Amino acid sequence: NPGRQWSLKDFEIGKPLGKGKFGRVYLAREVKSKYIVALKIIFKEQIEKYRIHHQLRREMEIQTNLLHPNILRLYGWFHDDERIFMILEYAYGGELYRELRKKGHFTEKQAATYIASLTHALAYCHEKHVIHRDIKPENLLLDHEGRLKIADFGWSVQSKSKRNTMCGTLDYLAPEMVENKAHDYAVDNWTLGILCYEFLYGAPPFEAESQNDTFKRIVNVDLIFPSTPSISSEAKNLINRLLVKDSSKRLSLQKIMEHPWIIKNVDNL
Ligand SMILES: COc1ccc(/C=N/Nc2[nH]nc(C)c2C(=O)Nc2cccc(NC(C)=O)c2)cc1
Repeated sequence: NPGRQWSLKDFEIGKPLGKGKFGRVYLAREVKSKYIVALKIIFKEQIEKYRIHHQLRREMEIQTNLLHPNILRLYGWFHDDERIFMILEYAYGGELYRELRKKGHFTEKQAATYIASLTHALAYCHEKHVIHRDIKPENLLLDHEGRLKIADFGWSVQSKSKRNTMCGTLDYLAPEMVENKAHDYAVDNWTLGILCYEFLYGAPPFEAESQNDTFKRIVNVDLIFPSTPSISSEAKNLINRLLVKDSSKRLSLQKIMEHPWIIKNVDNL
């Protein structure tokens, strides 16, 4: 129950699951209920050093209040003198990224299923006035049934967002973000187009040798569809209608759910 005060003695710590930028994640079990969770441990000195205090606070406030089957739960959190502990849902399958690297690319059915899950989750976020802004394969986890979970709301903002210095890859950022212009919810629609392409081809569409070349390809929407793997025209149509420079002209989340490629490839819609 979210209200109660937790502490380290409530948990048995298991194997390390992996490390993120600012902390490590461990498998853990809540002693009384035997409930399995993922415990993300972040050192306070790292928070000071990277000055991510407000971003972390925002991530926790946002993620605590989001209840959706495709969004990783943040059950609660606690801290001691030197660490902050986030009690997170455990997703057995780990990063979707690893699955994509292992398979090279997904089938159209699998890709459409992930895109539909992401679209549902983003529609939920947007109605809660949350723009994620950093949806990329590393931030997507899979549960034991292979269901997609958006994790890591580190970069998300309550709308009326202000600029953050972006670190890491530009590949998933919309033109208005890389051009440091005002941006809105539609950045997440752009990113859905990037991910759809990457799920089907195995690499994001504007990948280039240098960040500067990626930047140029993004702002020019320099979109090329390789001849292999051969992808349906419906899939290309959806990608073409999301990777649109004018953010007001990108396909809406509602229209994505009604797109022929989604209707054709996703069961139990
Ligand atoms: C290395 O092989 C792995 C296979 C599966 C996992 C499962 N992770 N599941 C999670 N549930 N809730 C959270 C939070 C996590 C999590 O952060 N996982 C995580 C963190 C950092 C790196 C990785 N790496 C991979 C490959 O999944 C996973 C983690 C590692």
